[in-house]
Amino acid sequence: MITVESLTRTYAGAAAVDDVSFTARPGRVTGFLGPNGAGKSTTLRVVVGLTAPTSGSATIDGVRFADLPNPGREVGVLLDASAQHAGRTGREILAIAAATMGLPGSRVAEMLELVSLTPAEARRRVRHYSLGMRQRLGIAAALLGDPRVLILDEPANGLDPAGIRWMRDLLTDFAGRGGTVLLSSHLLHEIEVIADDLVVIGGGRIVASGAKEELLAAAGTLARSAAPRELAHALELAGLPSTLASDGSVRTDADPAQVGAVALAAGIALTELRSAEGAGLEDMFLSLTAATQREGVAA
Ligand SMILES: Nc1ncnc2c1ncn2[C@@H]1O[C@H](COP(=O)(O)OP(=O)(O)OP(=O)(O)O)[C@@H](O)[C@H]1O
Repeated sequence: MITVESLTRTYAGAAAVDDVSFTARPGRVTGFLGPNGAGKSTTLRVVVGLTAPTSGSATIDGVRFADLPNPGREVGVLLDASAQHAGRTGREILAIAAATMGLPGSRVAEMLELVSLTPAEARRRVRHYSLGMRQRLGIAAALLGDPRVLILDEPANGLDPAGIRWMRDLLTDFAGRGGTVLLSSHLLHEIEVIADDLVVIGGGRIVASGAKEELLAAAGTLARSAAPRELAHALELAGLPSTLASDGSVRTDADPAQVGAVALAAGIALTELRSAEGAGLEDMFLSLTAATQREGVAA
């Protein structure tokens, strides 16, 4: 289990991560989402000991990453696939990591096969790898020590469609065998398909966390009208706060019957009125992070 408790990290007085707490549990895939600059990478870097927290803590089964005796055997990490030594071959990178962890050399070939890097590709220097090949090599390195926890920043980055599906199956299988997976991604469809739990961060703070099903079910009501601003205003006057998305939809925690009654009383014709359940992760993500979106997609 990964436990992040009251984690704060500031840079020059500004909080990149602000009092963040969540857990990623064994047997579950936890998706970590947020807009650009929300604090995902900073959080993951603190979890794996690359960045020191300003306050708070991050532990893996109660132990700080830096205090794990043989971290690669316990936690597989892929934060930046381009951080590998560009002058080494893929096979060398894995062989060095295997030796450091005290693993037999045979493990290298097993991992290369698992991530579908051919022997010829494994002999090439990493500087000549495509992004997707680097990503596959990074996943091989993360899995090398047969860890029980995986921490991945944008693992699907650069993978082709078949590669994305392969990654999805691999992570689902890993969690199915009792492993803990924490992954960040901007690919909401991927997260929607793969994650059991979600942690959503915006502006350095957690804006939602919990089981995916529950979060998506609690998404409230979605209404559309030719006059969305008037609808949002009428809802506000009725004491029902709402958010207005750039696609013209109005979302509120109130139930559909209340929204319909307000619209009727205000003389506003609705073109759509339904429970937002099933509206999907993208809608939920955009409305939860509206205040911290650069594009102001939801005002
Ligand atoms: N080393 C650093 N020095 C100064 N500021 C930093 C540093 N690292 C991160 N930040 C700032 O912290 C904030 C959070 O950045 P972070 O990389 O954690 O976001 P992110 O959610 O991973 O974003 P993205 O989706 O764009 O990858 C940003 O405002 C960023 O500029």
